[in-house]
Amino acid sequence: MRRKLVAGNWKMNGLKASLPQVEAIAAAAAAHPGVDVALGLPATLIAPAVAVAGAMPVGGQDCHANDSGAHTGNIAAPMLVEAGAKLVIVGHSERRADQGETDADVKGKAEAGHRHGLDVILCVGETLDERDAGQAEAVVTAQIAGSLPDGADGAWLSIAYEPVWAIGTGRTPTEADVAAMHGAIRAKLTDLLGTDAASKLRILYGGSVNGANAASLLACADVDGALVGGASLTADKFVPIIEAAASL
Ligand SMILES: O=C(CO)COP(=O)(O)O
Repeated sequence: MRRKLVAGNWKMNGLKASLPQVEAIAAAAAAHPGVDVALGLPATLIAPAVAVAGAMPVGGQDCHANDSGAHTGNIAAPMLVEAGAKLVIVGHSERRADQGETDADVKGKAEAGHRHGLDVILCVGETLDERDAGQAEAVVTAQIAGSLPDGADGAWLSIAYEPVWAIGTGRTPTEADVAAMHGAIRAKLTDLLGTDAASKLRILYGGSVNGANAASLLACADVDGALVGGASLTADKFVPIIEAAASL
């Protein structure tokens, strides 16, 4: 049985003034030991957040495929580890779009994270045009085939299905569409890894998750958690999502 994971992605938000939110979210995580809770934070907040997060893992939102080198402005997995990170998000659609990251880039990043002992959340998702063209499952399964790290055989890896058109828009797919896509992702993972390994990986849903819709999204077949953007920035919005996961 896979434990539910409720992960927050703060994106390019958060100064030290937000540390009390981290502390409050960590307190809620401790109060719900049946659910895994984590936060993907700006790199500058990782170390100060670790100091107030107790047992709740925090991490970064990207890492380079290499451990060091001439890559101005990038961050390497060992740097995240040294700051106290326990996880890293890779392949978010905002980075695929803004930084032009390819599936091969994302694979290298995921492998770097794992090489340094980080849990990895690997994001995939189709655009609205791709969905309207009936290509959603083909696009997402191709992203998985191209970006799945070697050695993807354990609970350290989660796949986050985040339809681009649902991110920050207040729109979500129907429960039937979520279940169908998560089923297609599980089937693809089974093809690539075999039943045993594929059954260990969590598949998260992300895109406009909030306290009101979390329970129904998290109850869909093959949904093992959520990756939450806007509603993870404050405890008053994030804790109800943790509670929804705990209630299932
Ligand atoms: O991109 C997301 C998480 O990675 C989702 O963002 P929102 O929850 O703000 O839609």
